[in-house]
Amino acid sequence: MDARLGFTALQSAAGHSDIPHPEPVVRLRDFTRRFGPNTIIDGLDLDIAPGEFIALLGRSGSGKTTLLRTLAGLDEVRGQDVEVPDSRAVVFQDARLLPWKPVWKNVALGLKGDRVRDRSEAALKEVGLGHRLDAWPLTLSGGEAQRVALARALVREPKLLLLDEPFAALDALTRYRMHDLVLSLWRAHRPAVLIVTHDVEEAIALADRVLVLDKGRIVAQERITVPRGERSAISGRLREKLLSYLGGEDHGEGVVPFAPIAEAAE
Ligand SMILES: Nc1ncnc2c1ncn2[C@@H]1O[C@H](COP(=O)(O)OP(=O)(O)OP(=O)(O)O)[C@@H](O)[C@H]1O
Repeated sequence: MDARLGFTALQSAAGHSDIPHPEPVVRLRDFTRRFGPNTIIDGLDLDIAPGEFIALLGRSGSGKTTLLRTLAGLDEVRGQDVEVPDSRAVVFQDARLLPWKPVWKNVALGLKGDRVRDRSEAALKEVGLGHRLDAWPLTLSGGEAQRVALARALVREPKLLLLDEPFAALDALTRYRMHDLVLSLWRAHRPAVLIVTHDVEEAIALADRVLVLDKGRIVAQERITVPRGERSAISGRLREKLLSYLGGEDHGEGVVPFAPIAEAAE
């Protein structure tokens, strides 16, 4: 543990079972996913607390998308100990908008009731697109399209928001703006969030807890308690540490299979 830097390895926090924990919104126990002879997710345990913001880092092929698809209910989990909320939404790297429907109808897709247009409009205003309600998706920039995808996810008030490399295709400036937007939406709605990313800086900027996945196992976790506005001060050291885990070293005994859930940091 390095208190000065404000982050702790979870193994140091794991013993304090007298602290009451809220019911997790996600709970996986010994979750394994195989494709043919290949074990892609290998006996994974994971709890996600309500409102917690988790970043999932891992090299290509480590199983990140497979795990996200499981949490999204898009993959086979029969016979496995997997609990996820019904109320969940996913944003992918490409916004996946229907080009023949105007923006507000993309957000409203699948909503029921008489206030559908109002709800869609409110969500689009929240992501800064109140002026593009009737625009066609193909006229949007990449950043705008991802804003629509976020509005479409949030209008459903999900308990679990899954983000699969949502900003990877955006330029750096737009990406930073999207980080601010995601954090403000998260503060306003408080879903639990799991973001899959290759970008260590993104993980540090956004998350309460960073998980590193390697060959289908969580090989490291860091809880970040430093307020988000002050994270540039810690990002150098923490980046090096997370990169060392991504480098595929054998971490032996320090590895913690799952973390006790805890209150999310502001
Ligand atoms: N439907 C499938 N059938 C067979 N193999 C699969 C299937 N889906 C994923 N895999 C394999 O599982 C492994 C992990 O894939 P996954 O997409 O979860 O990795 P990832 O960490 O998200 O990678 P990336 O960062 O490149 O997206 C890969 O070797 C992939 O080929």
